[in-house]
Order: sequence, then C-alpha cells, then structure tokens
Amino acid sequence: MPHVQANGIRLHYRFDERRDGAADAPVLVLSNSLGTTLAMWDPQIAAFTEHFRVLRYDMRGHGDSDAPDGDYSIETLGRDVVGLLDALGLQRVHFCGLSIGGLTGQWLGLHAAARLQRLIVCNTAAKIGQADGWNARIAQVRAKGMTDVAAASIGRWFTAEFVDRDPAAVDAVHRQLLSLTTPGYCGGCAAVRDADFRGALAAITVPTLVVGGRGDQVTTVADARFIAAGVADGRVAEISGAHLSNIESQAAFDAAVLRFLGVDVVQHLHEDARYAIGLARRRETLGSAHVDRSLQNVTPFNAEFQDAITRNAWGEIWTRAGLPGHTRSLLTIAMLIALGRDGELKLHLNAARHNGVTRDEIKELLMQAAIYCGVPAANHAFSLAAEIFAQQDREATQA
Ligand SMILES: O=C(O)CC1=CCC(=O)O1
Repeated sequence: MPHVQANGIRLHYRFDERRDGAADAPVLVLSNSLGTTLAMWDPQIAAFTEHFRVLRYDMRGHGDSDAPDGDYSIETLGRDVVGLLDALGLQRVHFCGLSIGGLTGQWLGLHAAARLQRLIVCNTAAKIGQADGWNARIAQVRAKGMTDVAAASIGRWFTAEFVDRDPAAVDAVHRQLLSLTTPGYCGGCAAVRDADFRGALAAITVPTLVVGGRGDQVTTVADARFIAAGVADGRVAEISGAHLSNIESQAAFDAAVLRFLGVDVVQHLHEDARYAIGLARRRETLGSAHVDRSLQNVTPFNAEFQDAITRNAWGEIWTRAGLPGHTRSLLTIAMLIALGRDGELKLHLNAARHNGVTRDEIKELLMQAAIYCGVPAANHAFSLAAEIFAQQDREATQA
C-alpha cells in the first residue's frame, strides 16, 4: 500500500497504469467524497485505464491516510493534492473530484491552475449545506460514532431503486463509512462547512466539466449548473442517479468524463455500457414501472427491437448533452402530436413531468400545436392530456 509524505501527513494513494503500459499517458487524479475511500472509484478503473494513468488517493482523515485531529479546510485538502503531485513528480494532470473532492477541485482551479489540464467536479456545489447542519452532524458523530450517520448517508447517496438493484455496491460504501475515525470524518465535515466558492468561480479558467445527478438531493443539478455558469469555461453533464453518481450510473458517468477528456466515446462505448446508460435514462423518464412492464413483455419476436430502443433512443439520443431532458420531452410531445401517434403521445404526456415539464407548459405546447399541427390535432391532444392528468391525480390520491 503506497504512501507519500504530503503537506505534513502520510497520504495513501494508488496508481493504476494505463492498460497498454504507456508510461507517458496523461494522468487522471480521482478525489473521493466525504465518508468514502479511494475504493469508491473502483467502478471507473477499467474504463479510465483504457485511456489514462489513474491516480487515486484517500483524502486526509479517510481510508489509510493520516487522520489528524482538528478541523480540516479545503485549502489544506488542496495542498495535500499538490503535495501528492510533487512527491510523485507529476507536473500537470486531469483532476476529477466528487462532492468534497469537487470542492477540492474548485480550490485547485483557483490556486493551482498550472497543475491542471482539465477539471471535473461531480455531485458538488460552490457551497454545500449550511453551517448549522454540519455542526449538528459533527456533534452527532462525536457523541455516538459513525453508525447513525452512515445509515443516513446511504439514504441520501443512492436512490431507493439502486439500493434494491445493487445491494452489494451499497454495502461496500456503507462499510467505507463505518471504517472512518471520528477525527477524520469530523475534520472533513468542518472543511465542507467552511468552503464557499460562490463569489470566486469566475477566476477558474481551466476547462471544467460539472457532473450532476438528476436524483441528487444533496448537491442538485441546479448547483451543478451554477458552477458551470460561473466558471470561465464550464459545461454540465446531467446523468441519472443520486449523490454517488459514479457508482449508481457508472456507464453514464464514465462516458461523460471520457467525452470531456477527448475520448471518442461514441466509438469506444461498449454496447453493454450503452444499454446500461439507456436503461437508466429510460427508467428516469418513463418510470420504472413502465420499463419493468416492457421488459416483462419481451418476447423472442420483439426482444431485438426493445434492445435497439434502449440502446439507441435512450442510450444515445435522450442522453446527449446538447439539450436538457425538459426540452427533449416538449419536442417529443410536439412531434407525436404532428404524427398523430396516440399511444406514444400518451406515454410522453405522462412521462414529461419526470423531466420537469409542468401542466402549464404542456398547455402552452398544445396551444402552439393548434397553429402548426391544426386545431383538430390539438383538440384531440387536449383531451388525451386531460385523461392523463386525471389518471395522475387518481394515482396521487391512492398513494
Ligand atoms: O455527506 C453528505 O451527505 C454529502 C457530502 C457533502 C460533502 C461530501 O463529500 O459528501
């Protein structure tokens, strides 16, 4: 288990060479979230080492790195990274950090830009949470240890659907949380509590990708958009999943990061990965119940068609970064009205709410359709929409 002496502590790291052994390949550094270890990046290693040498480390207070007593700061965590790079003789790297790792990334973008080629900050914000909340969490861990906080974290970090689908992956993260010491975890909480980059983002000039999880309630897609709009050269990739989106939506996460780092993902994406990305996007838009029904109804006759829809419609087009899901839903409804395809139209009138489309927006769309598709088409669409809304209301009262 290699360690370096960096910024006054022993920092544990792991360096995975590129698959083909290219010693001069660019380096991608991965920085973990509060409460996890460098093992949180296990799902990424196979795809990332196809293209990069991958350096991951346990942030101070976590895993096998030293956990000194006292409050940490994001500046200290940033200087740990600079110390790690110096110790390993690495001048410039790509840096990818999640949550507190994304705060560290913002600090590096401001104070160590010369060391960065490209910056990726994931499931993070310019400011995460409020001081009161962090102080309460610190007090809870000091009084009772990690048990309750670990259970609550799992509830925030993954969607319920993922907890059911992949309990082993969730359990691995739970064990990382339980392995932490009180000083290590509380020191990290203090660093998050005190970090606020809201007024400083414009000074980050390194090209930056901000990855946001559509199901992330901790650091939202709105937080991701705020960072991307604030830095000089930013863009957002919205993917499925909650806070630990690299685990929950591995294929989409890998694709977003690799695309930003210049890998021709369309070429490189394995069909299984495209299927996984597509299935997650399809579930998110149409709802898991509908997708489960479709999968249960697969027959030898329609299996290849179902597979093609998942990979192409959902894995390739609905996941493209160029338009938000909200716009794609509105466009899809408009096209289905024009084509007069009632079955698909009802499906998307029902699903659009999952992409943030409101009933008022659907009404406006139907008014517009009355001009461009004709009054009979819009009239019919109004009655289908009314049917769908009534059904949604019935389901809401039954729930
Ligand atoms: O602990 C959480 O739920 C969220 C979090 C904030 C910073 C981090 O790394 O995780």
